[in-house]
Amino acid sequence: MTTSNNGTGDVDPAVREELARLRDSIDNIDAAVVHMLAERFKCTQQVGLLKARHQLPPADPAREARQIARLRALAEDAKLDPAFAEKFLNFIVAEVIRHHERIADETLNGSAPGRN
Ligand SMILES: C=C(O[C@@H]1C=C(C(=O)O)C=C[C@H]1O)C(=O)O
Repeated sequence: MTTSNNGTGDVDPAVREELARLRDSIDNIDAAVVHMLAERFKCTQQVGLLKARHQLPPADPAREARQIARLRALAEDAKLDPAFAEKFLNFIVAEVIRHHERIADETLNGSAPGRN
């Protein structure tokens, strides 16, 4: 294996540059992910209010099943691990449902400061 790390802590400047270039792209992508998630949560907060006002349940497992099937297919096309895509969606949806439960509770009982 070739390496530009000679064990003295010196790294080839060309390697440093390549690493910095790739990390710049990673930072841009991370920023985009944060902005997209913020927009998604703005939408789901609206859904939570709508559900609370009309006494609809916080979670919709049938909708989630359709989203998972769709995202798994998109992930496969994009050469992303579909199991990872599913885990990622489930992680986000769990947080959304927690928000919806809180909105429903606040709508029924009034807001209670200090609670999560
Ligand atoms: C946002 C909704 O509420 C929940 C959250 C979902 C999501 O974050 O995509 C999907 C289904 C529901 O369990 C919805 O019903 O559309």
